[in-house]
Amino acid sequence: MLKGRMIPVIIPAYNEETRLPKVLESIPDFVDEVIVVDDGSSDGTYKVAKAFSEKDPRIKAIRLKKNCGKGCAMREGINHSSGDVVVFMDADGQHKPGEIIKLVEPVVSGNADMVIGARKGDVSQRPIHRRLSNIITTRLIRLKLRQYVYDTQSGFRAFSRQFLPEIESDRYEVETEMLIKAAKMGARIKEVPVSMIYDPSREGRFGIRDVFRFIGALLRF
Ligand SMILES: Nc1nc2c(ncn2[C@@H]2O[C@H](COP(=O)(O)OP(=O)(O)O[C@H]3O[C@H](CO)[C@@H](O)[C@H](O)[C@@H]3O)[C@@H](O)[C@H]2O)c(=O)[nH]1
Repeated sequence: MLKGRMIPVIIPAYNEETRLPKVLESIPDFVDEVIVVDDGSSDGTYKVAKAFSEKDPRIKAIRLKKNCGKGCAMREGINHSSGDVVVFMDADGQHKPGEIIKLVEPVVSGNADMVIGARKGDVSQRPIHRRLSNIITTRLIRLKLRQYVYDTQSGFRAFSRQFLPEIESDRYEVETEMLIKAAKMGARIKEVPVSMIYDPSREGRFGIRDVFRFIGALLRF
């Protein structure tokens, strides 16, 4: 089924030297290209990605001198990628590389243009501002799209290249932007359940300012 389809996976990474190896070790064989965009990390993320690229020719390590944000790094990854089914995955191990196939399959078989890996893990230990902002933005996005999307913020996604929107956002609002733009482009959006490995010892960098960025993205796009 995947024969003749070029499948790149783009991984934006910021300070993930300890978590990235597990992700890169388990990339499935059918993936043609893995682009790790190290975004001005202050730890050894680039070194790790580079070491993997020397062992596995599919892996490319890109280094941005200054931290420019998740959206900005994803844009850079897209510019370096080739292939018709483009996958995005977080670098922190919250997604299972073994589940990439679940995202790719509906696109390859012509049943969807964008596939979201909908996470159903236990997030009760997440800070309240994260949970609240997620509930509010998700509801607003559903209203805007007039479509039910369960996990609007998942960073684990696949796009058919024709429906890959141009990214303008630099930070976490990128997921909202891409979802809204893809819907406007007429993409058939599908969700598939994926597992989520949530590590409460590690809360991301998402802050209150990001909540306002989400709202901005909702109004803008
Ligand atoms: N390149 C780059 N990557 C970044 C940056 N900030 C975060 N990332 C990467 O983006 C992923 C998620 O970032 P976290 O900071 O760990 O956030 P989270 O709360 O665990 O992520 C969830 O919420 C985000 C915001 O909605 C989502 O983007 C993400 O996919 C996930 O759903 C990680 O792989 C992290 O390395 C950055 O400035 N630059």
